[in-house]
Amino acid sequence: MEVIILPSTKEIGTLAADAIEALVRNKSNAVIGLATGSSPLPIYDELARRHDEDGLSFTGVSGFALDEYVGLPVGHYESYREVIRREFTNRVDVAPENVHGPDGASEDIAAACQQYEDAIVAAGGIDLQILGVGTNGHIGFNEPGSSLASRTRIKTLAEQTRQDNARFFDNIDQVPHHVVTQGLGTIMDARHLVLVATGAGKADAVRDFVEGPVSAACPASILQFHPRATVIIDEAAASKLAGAATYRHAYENKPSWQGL
Ligand SMILES: N[C@@H]1[C@@H](O)[C@H](O)[C@@H](COP(=O)(O)O)O[C@@H]1O
Repeated sequence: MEVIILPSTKEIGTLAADAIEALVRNKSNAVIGLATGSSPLPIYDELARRHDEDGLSFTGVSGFALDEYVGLPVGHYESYREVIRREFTNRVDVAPENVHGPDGASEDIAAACQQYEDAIVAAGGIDLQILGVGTNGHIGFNEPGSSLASRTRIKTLAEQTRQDNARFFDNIDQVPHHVVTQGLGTIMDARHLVLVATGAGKADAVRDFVEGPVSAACPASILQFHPRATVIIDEAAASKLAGAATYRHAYENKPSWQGL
């Protein structure tokens, strides 16, 4: 795992966008794993800017969302399918049919989850997965207690997560209790994981998953087992890391990040 500490969300977005641009320019049919939440928004803003101003094209690219609420009507403003469209894919030239998300409205959720796994494999697997982290250490919607080998499936949200996400709804009663999410095993199959986190509210989660034990109690800690995981955070999110100085030193002494 490589930990990179940067001064601002803008610089974090720029660096993550660099990784995605390098991938897309090298592999025109690249497969990108897309995350929701507020943390990845600067990445999407920067990619949209590069699309508009630098001609960065996504025409052959596919996107797979990490997760989705169960129970929201199709087209609901806060459904992750809509969020991904609004925040990223509608702003660039990704073909709409190449944008996929787990189906939270299916009559047969288990079958839909299996189809989603199959679709990722059929696309050649995810080249680069964007991730945020929940205040309780979740990635996607893999809440504490999730199997470290889990695949796409239905999960019940932790109360903490419903409270954290209530800001996107009129009130907490509107936040669904259930979700479908890529599993930790699914996420670990991606060839490069890029996790972004900012703010003091993430400092405990960042300390736990970067320096704590690998444990289902902190799902993001599974990144410690990934051969290519890049964690890009600001000073506030890094504030509880015992090794912050070492990580900063390691990055500043490299000519460019290498995704170690
Ligand atoms: N399912 C998403 C996660 O993928 C995301 O990482 C998390 C953190 O969101 P934020 O970046 O807004 O703090 O929120 C949601 O629960």
